[in-house]
Amino acid sequence: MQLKDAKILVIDDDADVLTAIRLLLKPFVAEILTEKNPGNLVSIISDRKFDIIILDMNFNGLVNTGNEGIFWLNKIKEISPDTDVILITAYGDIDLAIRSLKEGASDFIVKPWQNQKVIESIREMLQNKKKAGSKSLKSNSKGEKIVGESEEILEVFSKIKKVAPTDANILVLGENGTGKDLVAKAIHENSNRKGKPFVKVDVGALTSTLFESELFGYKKGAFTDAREDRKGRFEAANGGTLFLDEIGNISLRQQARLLTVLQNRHITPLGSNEVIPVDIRLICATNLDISELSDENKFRKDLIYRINTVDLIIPPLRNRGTDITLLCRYFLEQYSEKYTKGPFKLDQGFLKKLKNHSFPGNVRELQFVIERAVIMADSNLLKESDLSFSVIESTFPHEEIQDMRLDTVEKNTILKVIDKNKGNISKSAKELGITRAALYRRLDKYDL
Ligand SMILES: Nc1ncnc2c1ncn2[C@@H]1O[C@H](COP(=O)(O)OP(=O)(O)OP(=O)(O)O)[C@@H](O)[C@H]1O
Repeated sequence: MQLKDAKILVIDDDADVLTAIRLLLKPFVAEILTEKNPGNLVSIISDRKFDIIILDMNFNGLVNTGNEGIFWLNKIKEISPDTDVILITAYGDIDLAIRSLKEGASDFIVKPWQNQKVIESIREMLQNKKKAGSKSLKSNSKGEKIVGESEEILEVFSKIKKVAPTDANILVLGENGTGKDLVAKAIHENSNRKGKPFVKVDVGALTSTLFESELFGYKKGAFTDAREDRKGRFEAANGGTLFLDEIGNISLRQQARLLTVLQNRHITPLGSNEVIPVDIRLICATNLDISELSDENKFRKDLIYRINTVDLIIPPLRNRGTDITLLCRYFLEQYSEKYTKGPFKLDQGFLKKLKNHSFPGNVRELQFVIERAVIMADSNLLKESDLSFSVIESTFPHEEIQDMRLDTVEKNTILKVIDKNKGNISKSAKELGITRAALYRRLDKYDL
């Protein structure tokens, strides 16, 4: 972003400071608003979005601990986390400066300031904003985001932004752990249905009886265990988005039931005659590739057409270049905070080993590997020996992977991991970087 497009809000109880900053910045920026009373801050930023807020740290001049500034800084970050905040204080207190930066401020100005320096630091902040923005896409209001900077993932971001506002049905394709779930949430978050329900169902894990009752609901007495009426997931998602995960694993009978509902746009709960209209946006996901889905013995063509108005293919992590290191740093930050360790530095051996790994479990595997490294680290410098891919690493040497039959490698790996974990499915699934349901499906697939 450029300085001339920036919208800036300045909050200070000193009228002279407000005038000085307005005069300084007005010729360079798109808009500058000044406000004397911090009590009005919440209503101003709830209505309008600012790129930068310049905020006084000591409002009444009596208390100079900076607490008030930090209080308002936290309010800004709650309402508008993307807005950069620059704090100003008359007291060049370095502890306070560091504290405000830790609390989320982007920079700190000490009065009296040098005009040119202030303009330069705002200009630089706006340029970095663009870079940071393009490295992630918000996935939901809880702060989850899709992190990535590779061309492959930027293409996914741009497709999400394009298709999200339409009501088109979307099929998300990608290997296990590539981020299909995050992508589905991001589509909802960027759609007109944001704020309405987002309901996820792992349809691949439902038995044939559960499939109907879970999706369409039931009336009391419809079957032995139906002790009261229960809404199905279609109804729960009404007005919002229904995300059907592992769609490639449902039976032909389940496909027929689903197709009927999608065609008619209404459901009938089990044991009821009532027809309930449903208004949902459908997102489906699978780890099968499109050629496997095109096998008519396994998947109905008419259902494919219906769920796949647009398809979104998420590339495996091993094909996403520098995303591996970017995601590594992202997870390092998260887990350093969670386990109150670090901040960590990475040595060359660590990075080299990371880049040479093929990540069969994709981003989920990377996430577990980094969590494990943080938990086990003895110092703040992470070395090659801190990176352990356990059994997967020895079974998937990077250079050899193309020469091996994937099915055989996968089957053997599963066997080894289950053996190592003495038959514990949860532990094995975690180590393999897949969900328990996904592991069960593979056991079924390989007849294990
Ligand atoms: N680009 C990304 N940025 C940040 N986190 C990511 C990214 N991609 C995946 N993750 C994280 O990796 C984990 C696996 O992602 P997700 O569940 O979305 O994958 P999936 O493709 O749906 O997996 P599965 O096929 O097993 O259902 C999650 O914890 C998710 O938050």
